[in-house]
Amino acid sequence: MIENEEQARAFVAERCSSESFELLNVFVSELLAEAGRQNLISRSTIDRVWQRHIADSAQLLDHVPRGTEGVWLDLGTGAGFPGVITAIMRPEIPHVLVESRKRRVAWLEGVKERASLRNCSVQGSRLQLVESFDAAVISARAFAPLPDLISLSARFSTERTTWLLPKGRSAEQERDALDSPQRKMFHVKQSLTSRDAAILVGKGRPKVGRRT
Ligand SMILES: C[S@@+](CC[C@H](N)C(=O)[O-])C[C@H]1O[C@@H](n2cnc3c(N)ncnc32)[C@H](O)[C@@H]1O
Repeated sequence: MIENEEQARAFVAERCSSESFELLNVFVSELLAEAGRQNLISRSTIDRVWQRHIADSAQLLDHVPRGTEGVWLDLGTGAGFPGVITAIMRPEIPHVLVESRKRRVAWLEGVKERASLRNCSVQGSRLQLVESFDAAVISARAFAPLPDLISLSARFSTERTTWLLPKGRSAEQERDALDSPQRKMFHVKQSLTSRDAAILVGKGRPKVGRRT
């Protein structure tokens, strides 16, 4: 378990190049400066930004199967979690970050430009308006309740898609409330950044009812 900022930084540093780690340090400085201007992260997490946000996002990489190729789709990226972090740490993986709030979109565009993140595209609109494509990975932290998340994003998935959904203490309960075929897609993995949190790791294309 990652207990403090020092452990969080070490955890992240072990999983990326020194160039990526340097970019993450710059990102954190900018995030903390911007957090004074707009509500990007909750105040209670400012003193533990590496544990609560950077390592919390970085741990998802441990659940990406070796040899995964294709686009990583992050839903409701907000201040950058987890999509900006995984994009910085894995520059070879193309990322699409979807975010609808204008100020957050501007923030994400600025981060992308300043960090020269060539593997990132920011879709500044509601997910419902984004054209479908096949995603190798779909991630979402604090985006929507699980059934809504699945019905909104199933059209981006294939049989090979990996789903990475950090959840709080409700993870198992949310998974168990799904219909049987969807429930079987997801496993509950302990989060390394909080004893009370878990990650729903899934595989495949969920069957969903027709959406209007
Ligand atoms: C609670 S925040 C979480 C942000 C980030 N994922 C994190 O964990 O820090 C949810 C984000 O999803 C965005 N969002 C909610 N519904 C959306 C939609 N339908 N399409 C695109 N973005 C959406 C919101 O604007 C917000 O920034």
